Amino acid sequence: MARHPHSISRRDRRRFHKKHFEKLKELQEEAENFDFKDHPNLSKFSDLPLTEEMKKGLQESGFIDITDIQREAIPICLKGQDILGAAKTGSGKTLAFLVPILERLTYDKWDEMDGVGALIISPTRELAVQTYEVLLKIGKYCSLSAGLVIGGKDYKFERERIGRINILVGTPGRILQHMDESASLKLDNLQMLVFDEADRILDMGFKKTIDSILSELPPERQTMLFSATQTKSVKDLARLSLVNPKYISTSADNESLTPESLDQYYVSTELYEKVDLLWSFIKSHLKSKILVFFSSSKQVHFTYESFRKLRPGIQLLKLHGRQKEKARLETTMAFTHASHCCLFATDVVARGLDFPAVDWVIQVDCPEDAATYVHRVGRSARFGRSGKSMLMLLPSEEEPYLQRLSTKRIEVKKLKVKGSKKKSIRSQLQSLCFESPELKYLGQKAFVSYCKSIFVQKDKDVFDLTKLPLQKFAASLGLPGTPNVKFLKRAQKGKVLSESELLKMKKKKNASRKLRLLATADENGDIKDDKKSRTKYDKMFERKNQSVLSEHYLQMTEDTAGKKDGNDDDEFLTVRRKMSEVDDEELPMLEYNATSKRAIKRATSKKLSAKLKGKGSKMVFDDSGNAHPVYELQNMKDVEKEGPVDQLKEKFLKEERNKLETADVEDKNVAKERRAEKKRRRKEIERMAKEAEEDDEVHTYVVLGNENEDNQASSAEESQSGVEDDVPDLDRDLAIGAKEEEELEEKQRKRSAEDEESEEEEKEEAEPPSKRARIPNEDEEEDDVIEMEKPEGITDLEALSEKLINE
Ligand SMILES: Nc1ncnc2c1ncn2[C@@H]1O[C@H](COP(=O)(O)OP(=O)(O)OP(=O)(O)O)[C@@H](O)[C@H]1O
Repeated sequence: MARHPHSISRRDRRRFHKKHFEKLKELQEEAENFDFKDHPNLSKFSDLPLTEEMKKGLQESGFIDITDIQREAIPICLKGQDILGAAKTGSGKTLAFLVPILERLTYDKWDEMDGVGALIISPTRELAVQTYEVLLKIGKYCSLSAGLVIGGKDYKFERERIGRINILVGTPGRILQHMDESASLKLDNLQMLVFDEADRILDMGFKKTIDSILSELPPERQTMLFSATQTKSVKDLARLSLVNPKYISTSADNESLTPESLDQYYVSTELYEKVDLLWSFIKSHLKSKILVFFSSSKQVHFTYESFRKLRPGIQLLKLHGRQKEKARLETTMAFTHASHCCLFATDVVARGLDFPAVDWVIQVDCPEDAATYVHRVGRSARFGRSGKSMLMLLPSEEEPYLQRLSTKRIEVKKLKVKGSKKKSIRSQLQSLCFESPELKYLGQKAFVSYCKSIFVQKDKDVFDLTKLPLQKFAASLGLPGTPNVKFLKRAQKGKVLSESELLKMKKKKNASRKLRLLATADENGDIKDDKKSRTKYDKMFERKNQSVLSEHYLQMTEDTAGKKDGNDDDEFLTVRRKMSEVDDEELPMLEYNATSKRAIKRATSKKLSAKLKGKGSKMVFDDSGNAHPVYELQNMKDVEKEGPVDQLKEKFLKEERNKLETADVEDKNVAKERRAEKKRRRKEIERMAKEAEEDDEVHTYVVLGNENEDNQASSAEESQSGVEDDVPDLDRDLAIGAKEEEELEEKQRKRSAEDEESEEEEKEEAEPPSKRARIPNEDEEEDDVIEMEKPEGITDLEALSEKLINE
């Protein structure tokens, strides 16, 4: 029987496998004995003992030449040693750990039955996505699967697939959640653990989560730490139980941590001139790609909204941790692909993100330490490209902060801003805040947030709230007065926050609103304190600064007070019936034959018409709401006709008893239903809260390259038999099997339908059904800046969950 040209015999397959494994073994041995010092001319990836699949993946991704950190780190990582890798921003650390991960798992013939072989932990969702994308690109031809866990949008889908992942990339919170809840996640075989931006992950904010993750990982594993500002803290290293870690640093001890191709400047400016300075800078750099850092999301929000209204002539974007997942990823994409654009951001993009060709990094607020400075400016001048940075320093910050930088060998040149280039936008901001209470409110929030960011700093030589000209600063934002800063008195007394207070604040800031609410809920999901009954509307009415109300609120009050009455101010808080809501046809017809003014007056006068109508009869209402005449006494003779009185009495009592019994059963059913409903709501709230927890994460799952060795065997056979080398590509390999593909598609269809639905819901929540206030980008915000638009209280959450349940 003629054999199909593509089919191969079992013997051939075995022979191929044997050959393939022997080759892998040889490569592994070669890698274990490889020392880059013995290869002074090593300049390309192809000079390393890497598998063909790896070399092909790297080449197709455009990675030909090897960078210093890659040359030094890859051979050591391939040997399975623990490593602390430090190299400047943009020098290629990502490949330094991804290449050895793929190679080592390939040597070990890792497959889906082995569980997770490598875990990569990133501090932010954006960085995790970026790392995952590079992994997919270079691992295109490797027989491994990879997964990304950065959010809870499709947690169920994620949980179903996670058992088959070999390389897992994610953020700490989500990884821990899967460790706790996904039974199929196998980590007991873990070979490699990577902390990207290690110093950030190991700092206070992630401490508990990381400790919990570590406690469940096998101790005999390879641990790799990478960052431009590497941790050398003995405490940190002990926590990770590193074994004789190799410290690899590509810069000399006396060398700066910032790239040589970066021109670094600073300007000395008063706090109240910063907004004008930023505006003037943007206006004179309309053909640049600019990344602007602020210390809080509220400042980002205010600056974005106000500058947008002033139309600077360049695309503006904003990115901060309080935006929703989707908005964050969209902004990241938009900024990545833009050539002229200005992104206002917080430190959520300070680390690791590889935006191509950023011309300028502007730091409006002084970063908390030199490490943060290094990472922020490192978003420009990446991989040898040129770039510039500008730091705004207050006169009080100038000397001490420059000193902090110089201890890290960071030199920044002073820039003088030309007077002719300076433009003040104060009066525009003032009129914008006057016209838009919403913007004024954002401005107040931004003001307080900035003050708070200074107050919480430990380094009081640099950051001193009491030295700041707050009144002038408020005026520079267009605010009519200086907002009240609660902690100012504390600062004036020279009090600083203790470590535990700082930790508490960080935790509170990181925890989602839903989780915070849930923390006060009882076992029924009810909030214990009196906030329980306060909805977003209640909160709006309770605001102390009632003069700063949102458009939405104003519209609401307009609606209730009757819109154009001519004396809006007087009517501002008067709740009146909204006449437009009453249908004219529902109004009772006034019956009168009005020909004269007197007749009309008589007909419309309440008193007179009551007189004319005559008296009505008095009625009483029973428990069921039925009206009866006041007295219903029957004539005794009529009663006797119906039968003996005793029997009638008995009959009446029986009927009433029956009624009571029926009512009792109904009541019990209602109570039962309510309990069940409450339970359902609680479960729904818990689920939603969990999804929102720490890193609101999405998941992606994909198989890298060849699904199994049989594929390799057949592709080898095909190439031997002269058939075009049909190397499996990523798309094809996603097709794990026809059935699975169908399942996957079905899931994806469902997911996108759900996403659309939830988007609709968010819209509905954000906008009241009657009149929709136009509040800028409210659908992105979880922030209480626009609190009236979000599900904030348990009441709102319950309403939302009820909606979800009903649908
Ligand atoms: N060998 C290489 N050849 C060509 N380009 C490379 C190479 N290695 C890295 N790159 C590119 O250099 C850029 C920076 O790489 P990467 O993001 O890994 O830097 P990093 O050191 O991790 O920076 P950071 O400290 O900011 O996280 C990326 O655009 C990447 O594609």
